Amino acid sequence: MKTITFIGNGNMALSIAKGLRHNYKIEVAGRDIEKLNKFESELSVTIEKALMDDFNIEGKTVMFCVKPANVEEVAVKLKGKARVVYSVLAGTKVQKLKQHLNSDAVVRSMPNLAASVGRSMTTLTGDEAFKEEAEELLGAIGTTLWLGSEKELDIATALAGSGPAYLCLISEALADGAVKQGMKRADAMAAMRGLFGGFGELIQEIHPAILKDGVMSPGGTTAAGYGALENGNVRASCIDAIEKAYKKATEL
Ligand SMILES: NC(=O)C1=CN([C@@H]2O[C@H](COP(=O)(O)OP(=O)(O)OC[C@H]3O[C@@H](n4cnc5c(N)ncnc54)[C@H](OP(=O)(O)O)[C@@H]3O)[C@@H](O)[C@H]2O)C=CC1
Ligand SMILES: O=C(O)[C@@H]1CCC=N1
Repeated sequence: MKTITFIGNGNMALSIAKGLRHNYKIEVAGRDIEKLNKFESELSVTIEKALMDDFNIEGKTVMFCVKPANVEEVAVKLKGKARVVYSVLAGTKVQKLKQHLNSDAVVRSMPNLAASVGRSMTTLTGDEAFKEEAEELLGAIGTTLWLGSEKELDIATALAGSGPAYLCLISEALADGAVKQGMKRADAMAAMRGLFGGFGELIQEIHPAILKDGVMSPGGTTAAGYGALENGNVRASCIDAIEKAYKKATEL
């Protein structure tokens, strides 16, 4: 069994490790042994645990899972040259990763929150020689899409990486609206969850404009509600959200 070495033991590392645990040996380097023990018990398989100080990555396949602001601080603790580094860090460029981490190759990946249920939409870019391996590894937590440039990965970060938070805002607001009209909170939440469950399947097959036309009856409820969303500039706000999040990715 091949070993995958995680640097960082946070949420994203745990989600990816859960996808890989039955087909790979898992090694994790962190800065707190208690957190490493917790990681192991949540993973329910035996893992190699190590503290980061002086941790040797020589020849290893590394899954780099710390925050973008901690690259330098973590990198100076590591020694040796990795075979390949897979980074999940938002916005952090291949050039910066190569500058601080000693590795023969670097692949950037951008998973999303649904990694925790094995349904991540993960975009990838970087060293083409590792495309197949990257798709196999990150494929363990959902769907992958290889992109041709870091610019596109940063845009995809704004869309699919941050996207769950935007959909949370919309889902919570829609349920709040139903409560405002007199629906019980628990019923409003159940109806909202059912909506997203069915919609999640439909949108895989059908263009959103066609779906919308299929829902909207002349002079009906959907047209009334949809008009309110247009008056609230929801479409422009979504386009603006992607612009702002992409810009932030270029600044991290
Ligand atoms: N959350 C999400 O939806 C997504 C996140 N990402 C990316 O994943 C990466 C990790 O995010 P996530 O797992 O959510 O974050 P977490 O906060 O859960 O995990 C961050 C990890 O980094 C470690 N760490 C932080 N600072 C240091 C330091 N100075 N020295 C050593 N270790 C450090 C933390 O250690 P400790 O536990 O000891 O604090 C922890 O193990 C980020 O770069 C983010 O951009 C990408 C896509 C989606
Ligand atoms: O908000 C962030 O910066 C990270 C990247 C995508 C999702 N979370």
